[in-house]
Amino acid sequence: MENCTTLITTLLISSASLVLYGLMRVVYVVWWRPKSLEKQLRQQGIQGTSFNLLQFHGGDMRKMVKVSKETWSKPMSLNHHIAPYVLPSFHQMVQKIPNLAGDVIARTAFGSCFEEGKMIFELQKEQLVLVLEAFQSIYFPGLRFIPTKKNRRRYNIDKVIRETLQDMIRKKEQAMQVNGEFGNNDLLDLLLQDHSQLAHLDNDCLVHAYKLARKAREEVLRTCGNKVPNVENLNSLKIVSMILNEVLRLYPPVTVQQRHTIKKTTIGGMSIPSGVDIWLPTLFFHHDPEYWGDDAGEFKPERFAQGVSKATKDQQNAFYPFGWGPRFCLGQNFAMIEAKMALAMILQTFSFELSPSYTHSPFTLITLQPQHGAPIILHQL
Ligand code: HEM
Repeated sequence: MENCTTLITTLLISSASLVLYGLMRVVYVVWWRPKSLEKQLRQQGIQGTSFNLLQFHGGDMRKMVKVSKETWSKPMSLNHHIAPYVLPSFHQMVQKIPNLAGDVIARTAFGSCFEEGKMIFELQKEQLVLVLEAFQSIYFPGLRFIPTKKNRRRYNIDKVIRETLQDMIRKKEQAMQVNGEFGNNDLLDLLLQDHSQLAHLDNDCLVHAYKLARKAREEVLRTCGNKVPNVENLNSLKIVSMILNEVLRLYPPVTVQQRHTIKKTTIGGMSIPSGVDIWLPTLFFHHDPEYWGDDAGEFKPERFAQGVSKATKDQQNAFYPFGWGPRFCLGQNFAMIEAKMALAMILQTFSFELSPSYTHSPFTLITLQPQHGAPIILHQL
């Protein structure tokens, strides 16, 4: 009997300790930690909306999403001053061509498994919308484990993508064991990147390059005639590269790049505590007259005539569409070759103009893209 009482008491004490620990963890994560970060940042003059427990993980983000939606509901006038339109909160404080980009990546990355690759891209697109919806709704810890219809769909998409990729890798490994070599020379072992970035590039490229199309076409025809361009040809297409760089400056697919401090870090004399998200608004740097001059908002590929390093005033590093430092984009060369190849081959065959039905409404769905597409009228040469 005594043993039984001791056992029950031990169990009760253990359970109570567990519950207490759990409660303390929740209080630490949802209140103490954000409040302490806020205090440390405020002490160094960084202002902002106060942390509010009821809007945990959603406060400023929700406001930003609301302001963005309101702004994007109307098109802007046809000019390149897109920063306040695309990132309005910062300022206050698919059609055929996208498929082309997806197809090119699917074929290059997956080679023999092209159909599976395409299916993965389609699922990624659907997942993107579902993830954004989740991002915009009120967040409660653990909510994502409740089997609602959307949570189940998100989970299933993730599972299908993982299984398909694992299956493709398994098949490839088996083929390698049998043949002793890579059969298709594809990029299956490269990390997959959302192809919408390239879709964006193709679209905007076409929209904004048409003024220089004649010069660029002369260059393409001079360099490769009517043949399919090879890597050497692509490397010597100077005007085409200048156009693509200017498009990437005015319309960087990744408008904001992020870093997260995992330990106390000093930047520019400011001490940033561990656990802080830092947003680098690429779009703003790319449009800032302080670096680019008074014509920062104009489409002027000539500014890249002497290369990227000489394009800015005082040769400052204000151009980083593919990121910077050890985590810069692994797909940079691939993306540029694909874009050059697509543009060069279009220039060889067509002249083009922007359709009168185009409305200028660049917006971000993870990457920057034309909200209502970019219809182009092609004329066979
Ligand atoms: C126009 C097209 C593209 C743009 C503008 C772009 C831009 C970026 C940016 C800004 C980053 C973050 C860099 C940083 O945090 O410093 C990044 C990372 C990355 N990109 Fe791209 N990207 C493009 C296409 C691609 C393609 C086609 C691939 C793959 C084939 C790719 C693979 C990657 C990978 C693997 C990373 C992560 C690198 C790391 O964290 O170490 N990207 N990209």
